[in-house]
Amino acid sequence: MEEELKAILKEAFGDSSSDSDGELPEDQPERFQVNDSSDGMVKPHSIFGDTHIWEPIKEINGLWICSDFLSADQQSTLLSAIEKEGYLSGASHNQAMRFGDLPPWAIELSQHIRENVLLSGYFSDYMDLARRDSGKEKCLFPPELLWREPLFNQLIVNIYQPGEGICAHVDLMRFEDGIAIISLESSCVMHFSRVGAEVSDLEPPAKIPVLLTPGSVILMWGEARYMWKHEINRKPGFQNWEGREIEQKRRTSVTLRKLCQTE
Ligand SMILES: O=C(O)CCC(=O)C(=O)O
Ligand SMILES: [Fe+2]
Repeated sequence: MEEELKAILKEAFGDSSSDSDGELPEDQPERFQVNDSSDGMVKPHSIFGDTHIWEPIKEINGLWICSDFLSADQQSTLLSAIEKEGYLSGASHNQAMRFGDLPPWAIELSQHIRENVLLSGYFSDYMDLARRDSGKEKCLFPPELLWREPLFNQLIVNIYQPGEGICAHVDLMRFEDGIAIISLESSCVMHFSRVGAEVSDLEPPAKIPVLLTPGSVILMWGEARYMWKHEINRKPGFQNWEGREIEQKRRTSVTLRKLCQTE
């Protein structure tokens, strides 16, 4: 596995990240050296000056958010591309699905996700975790998911009017691990609760709130994808962040997933 990763690194970034004796070099190029801060954030040091920051949701392994994933311009471009598709026109349409060949904007979005994960320098991070043989579940996105082809082949666009949300659920098993959700137009709080917590506890299950701002993306894999439910409750009183109730507006989200292969 380590060899395979190094080969990928070499191909993507040239020779500097590989060495001859099978060990990872201690002095990797600066742009790969990340995640040494105590807050656990992954800060890219790209030569292109990228500012994307991936933050882990500490309570939930496999759940990461990049709040500045899309600029304001990119968000409007994406929204108009979605609108142009036409499949969301008409008041009754609040959800559209695509399987297989994704529209160009969704392919671009997938590529943007892959690039951003790569730019985070997560490889050195992953190798570090792998070398210590502990805590791989703490990595941003495992290489076997990041390099699968295609990264995603199913998409859902959801449009929520104020008051509308989505009940607590684990995404269907017909989808592989590794799911991305992009938020557009307005913020909401998504709550995560452990699968089974509702029956095993006398107390109401603890819910971990995550603020999804417009232009953000979350990645869910492993425990976050299989052991936690996610929900958006937009009934009055549930959308609180930092002591304030969020003003509800229309929200659009794009969920990207990969269908399990059926043979
Ligand atoms: O709209 C969202 O942010 C969540 C959508 C979702 O959970 C789903 O489509 O399975
Ligand atoms: Fe979901």
